[in-house]
Amino acid sequence: MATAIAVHDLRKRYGDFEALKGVSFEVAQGEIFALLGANGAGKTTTMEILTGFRRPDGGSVRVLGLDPARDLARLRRHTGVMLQEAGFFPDLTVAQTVRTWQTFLTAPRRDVLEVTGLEGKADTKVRQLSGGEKRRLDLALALLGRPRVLFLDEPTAGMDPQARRATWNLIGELSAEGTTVLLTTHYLEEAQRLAASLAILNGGTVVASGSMAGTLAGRGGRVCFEPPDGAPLDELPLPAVLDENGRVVCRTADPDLAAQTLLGWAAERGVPLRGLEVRSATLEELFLDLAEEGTR
Ligand SMILES: Nc1ncnc2c1ncn2[C@@H]1O[C@H](COP(=O)(O)OP(=O)(O)OP(=O)(O)O)[C@@H](O)[C@H]1O
Repeated sequence: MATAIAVHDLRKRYGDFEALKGVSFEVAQGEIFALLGANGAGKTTTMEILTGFRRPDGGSVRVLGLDPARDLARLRRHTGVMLQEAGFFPDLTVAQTVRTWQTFLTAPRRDVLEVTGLEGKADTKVRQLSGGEKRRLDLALALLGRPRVLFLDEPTAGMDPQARRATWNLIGELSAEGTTVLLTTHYLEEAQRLAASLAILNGGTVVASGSMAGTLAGRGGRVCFEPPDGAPLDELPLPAVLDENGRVVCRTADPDLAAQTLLGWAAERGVPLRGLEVRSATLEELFLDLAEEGTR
């Protein structure tokens, strides 16, 4: 598949502080890609360089084959951007804001208030919108120009669960129609649900990247079950601990094999393994493991 975004050995300093220390990743056309990391990891800096708001100190970035530092005007025609702080005019209504932006475009979308669930707020002044509604307006404006690439910096921050779900559906539909989406988020469930690929940044360096499924499978997983009657944990065929709910948890590189081993052991002893659950690592587990490894 064609590459929509290519980032190679990207570097950025703020004075003496190195915010990006050689970041590389690629996003395929039509893919949803999650850029993840703790506060200060370098996500917004990367996003700002990709959208032409900041210049890098080293490395290269290409969006649809264009360099945002040199071809910004051409690139703007094909990209939609939702950064963390939107610059709205507070005294315009929602509808006036959209109309103002539409005048800059040749064939703008006309349905952005409907798709972002803001049609009921058309006559409300921007200053009176809630935080989540402002995010939705920002998303509506990012969609106006039918972008081929969408940059979304924490798109669902402050949204209620219903608005968040509606936004996930919308992002999924846009990707299905061929829009490439690069998003950052602190909601790991959101990233796991939406993104086909990811990069996790830590202190300006990529500490994990690749397809979501492959990255999670590569971290192994866990098998959980109720403690078997009368069998102490140290008699189990695999190392195990009790979690906070009193369930037995075996963390393992190959959860399917571990489950087979445990079932064989239980059958031999004639003890049932109640509530058996076999699963890959979640993104949250991967994220927390990497954060812990980073502090060692
Ligand atoms: N204009 C600036 N001047 C100096 N330091 C900056 C500037 N912008 C960002 N930084 C620093 O660079 C680092 C990366 O910041 P960045 O905003 O890219 O992180 P982030 O991953 O987006 O974090 P968050 O999740 O909090 O949004 C941080 O340590 C931040 O303090």
